[in-house]
Amino acid sequence: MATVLDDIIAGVRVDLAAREAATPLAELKERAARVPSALECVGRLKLEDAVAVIAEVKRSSPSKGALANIADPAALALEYEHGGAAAISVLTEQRRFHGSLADLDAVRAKVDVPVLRKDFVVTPYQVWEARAHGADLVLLIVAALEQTVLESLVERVHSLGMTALVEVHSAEEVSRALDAGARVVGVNARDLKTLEVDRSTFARVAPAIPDDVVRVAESGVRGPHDVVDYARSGADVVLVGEALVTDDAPRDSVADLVAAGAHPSLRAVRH
Ligand SMILES: O=P(O)(O)OC[C@@H](O)[C@@H](O)c1c[nH]c2ccccc12
Repeated sequence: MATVLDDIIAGVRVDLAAREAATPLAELKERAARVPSALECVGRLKLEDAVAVIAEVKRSSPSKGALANIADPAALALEYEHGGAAAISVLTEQRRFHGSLADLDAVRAKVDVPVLRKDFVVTPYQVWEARAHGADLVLLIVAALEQTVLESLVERVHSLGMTALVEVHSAEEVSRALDAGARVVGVNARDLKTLEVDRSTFARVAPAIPDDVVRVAESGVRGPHDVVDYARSGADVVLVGEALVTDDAPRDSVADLVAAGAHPSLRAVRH
């Protein structure tokens, strides 16, 4: 039976074909050569004594439907940055998340921290798009990719100076991510095949991720206590969407998450 992930990717491929017809790869490559180089991300995400927060711009999701209008994604991203976000995630998928590459452009133009292209990347064309639109990080979802394809996409992301955030849901997928050369691994608490959130996924899967790899806990963060829980289970980074886009004071809320992740009581766990 087709999963939610299969359905999303089928739509992504249709939209991708239209963009490929409109913008030849050669043109993307020219644009990629003109934009500033990608920022180094690993050092900014693996902090000595704190959890880094990646704050996400997301209008809608397949699990929750409409979350927030976000008329000005760049303004929201700037609030996140001022609140202390280490990086900004921008959903660019159109059908289910109501994002776009224009959102990525707008955010890139406004913030100084690294920007993640969050989409369902299945071809090198999308990696070139990410770079041409100024992304520093690119999400790659293990469950959506055959191993040889995953390997070549990680290689392409890194060869363009960007960093792959390789998303997993299990210890087996961690091995695949590491085999493919991932330096940053995200454990998504939301299973993209069923859309169910299980916050214990991170604690279960994180021990399979070596110390020199950045460990990202994705999804399900409601507030500071979830950051503390993820940190106690070994998270270097938390990626937060819904709680921030539905908040009327996103800057303060990011600051609260950052403060929770920098609490001295977590130091013993991290060393
Ligand atoms: O809104 P949340 O529960 O804070 O989750 C954010 C992020 O982890 C989630 O948007 C996400 C994680 N992996 C993805 C892959 C595709 C689309 C979306 C996602």
